Amino acid sequence: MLIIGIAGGTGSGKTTVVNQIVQELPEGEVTVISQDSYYRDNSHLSYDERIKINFDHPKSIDFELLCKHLEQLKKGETIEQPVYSFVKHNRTSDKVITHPRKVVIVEGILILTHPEIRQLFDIKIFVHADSDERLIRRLKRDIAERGRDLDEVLTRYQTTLKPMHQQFIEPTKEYADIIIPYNRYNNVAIDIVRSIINQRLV
Ligand SMILES: Nc1ncnc2c1ncn2[C@@H]1O[C@H](COP(=O)(O)OP(=O)(O)O)[C@@H](O)[C@H]1O
Ligand SMILES: Nc1ccn([C@@H]2O[C@H](COP(=O)(O)O)[C@@H](O)[C@H]2O)c(=O)n1
Repeated sequence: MLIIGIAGGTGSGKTTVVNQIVQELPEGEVTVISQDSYYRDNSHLSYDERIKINFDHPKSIDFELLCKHLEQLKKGETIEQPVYSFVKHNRTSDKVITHPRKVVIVEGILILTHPEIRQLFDIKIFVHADSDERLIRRLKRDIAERGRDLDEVLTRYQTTLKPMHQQFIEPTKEYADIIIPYNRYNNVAIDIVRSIINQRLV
């Protein structure tokens, strides 16, 4: 099994990169795990309490469960991935049955901050886009897809996204084997990653 970790700031294009990589790989050979699915279960908190959580701090992620699941997949076991709702700011009661595959891609803003999880990755990738580009993309995406408004995204950006990015996410670039510049769509970089994966699949 090949486990690839793809980190990068919010809006850098991680999900887009993963989708591009997966698109042309043989179906049934690859599985994708998003760090977002592993936000902690906060059912004990009210909605008003949950919206105050700093979702860009490593403590917000259930890394213990993510680590356990990756180790299970590595051993050839099937896992039940949690499902997260950005609208409810909480896990739902659903689960996604995930089988081990030849390639497992894990993507998320904070995945390279965790030493044990870093060790599980065969290839570590960091997707880079400038902060103004990321903010613009985040604004458009969160308003279109995650039920946010302009003021909410901008306030969160100033209070948590920017400081957490500087403190926790940007420093993990040093762990990356490959840094993908993604201020624009970068098909050359995607082709390189795909060919590395294809070599392992034969
Ligand atoms: N290179 C790019 N140029 C313009 N828009 C992009 C680019 N990459 C991603 N996007 C858009 O920006 C938004 C955030 O991208 P996404 O892949 O979800 O980022 P991330 O997963 O890193 O938060 C999405 O709406 C996506 O379509
Ligand atoms: N309830 C939540 C939980 C997380 N977020 C934000 O999601 C971002 C990470 O996801 P990306 O797809 O952008 O990598 C992170 O920056 C959190 O602030 C949220 O808005 N609401």
